[in-house]
Amino acid sequence: MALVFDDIAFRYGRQASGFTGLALTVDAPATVLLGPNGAGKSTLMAIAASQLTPANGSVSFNGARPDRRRQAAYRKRVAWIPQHITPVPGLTVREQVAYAGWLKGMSRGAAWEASAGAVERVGLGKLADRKSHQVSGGQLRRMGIAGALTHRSELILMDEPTAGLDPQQRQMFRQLVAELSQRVQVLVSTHQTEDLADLYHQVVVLDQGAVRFQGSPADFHALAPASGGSRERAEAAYALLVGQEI
Ligand SMILES: Nc1ncnc2c1ncn2[C@@H]1O[C@H](COP(=O)(O)OP(=O)(O)OP(=O)(O)O)[C@@H](O)[C@H]1O
Repeated sequence: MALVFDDIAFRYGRQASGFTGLALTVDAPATVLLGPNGAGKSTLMAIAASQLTPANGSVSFNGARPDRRRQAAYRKRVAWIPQHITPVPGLTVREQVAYAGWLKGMSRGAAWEASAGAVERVGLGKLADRKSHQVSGGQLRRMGIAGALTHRSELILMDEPTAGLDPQQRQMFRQLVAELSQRVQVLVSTHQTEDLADLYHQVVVLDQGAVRFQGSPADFHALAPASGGSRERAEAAYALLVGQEI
């Protein structure tokens, strides 16, 4: 399974920088996208999700492109979990998860049925009947993932899923990503370099709209001097590539 960015050009309005001729293939079960603030991570995720359209070039998932007539089909396969998930007023967690499935074309019954297992898989079983506006930011993001599982996405894009989470919730996310990547492809953007090797098969470093590195966690760590633990080496490698600490 491969997400392919081919010769992408994109900029916001009259912004001076942006993507020019960006080429990237993401084909590992779990890939982490690293980069400093403003590197373009969210923009790249939004292009992959077909929320933004590049001025030039194309994105495809397993050969399928989100052209106008095929956009709905593409979005069924590729789910996007943005940084901020908006609770739908009045809906419970499970109802909002089922609603996500219905929005992607499932029947109400099928979406409701599938939502039960999806809510359990992300660890929200006990909160299934709580109103979605009454759960935390981390729980909302897990609810978003449950929606993607309900309509059986093949690729889940998670934009900074651990931002603002406490260490316990971050750990829960790591477990979730590890489980998910056994069944679906996962692309995660994050500032956290901790234990990349345990979780991800591929590391991509983006800076100023350009790919600075793509390779295995071992190759990434090998960029740094061979001292310290994997976290220190990841931070050193990152600093070498983009000239700053995360
Ligand atoms: N809607 C927008 N309109 C204009 N410029 C934007 C918009 N969104 C982002 N940008 C600019 O585009 C560049 C890339 O932003 P993007 O949000 O993709 O970066 P990022 O790597 O996700 O950053 P962060 O880690 O801070 O979320 C930045 O210079 C940003 O200021």
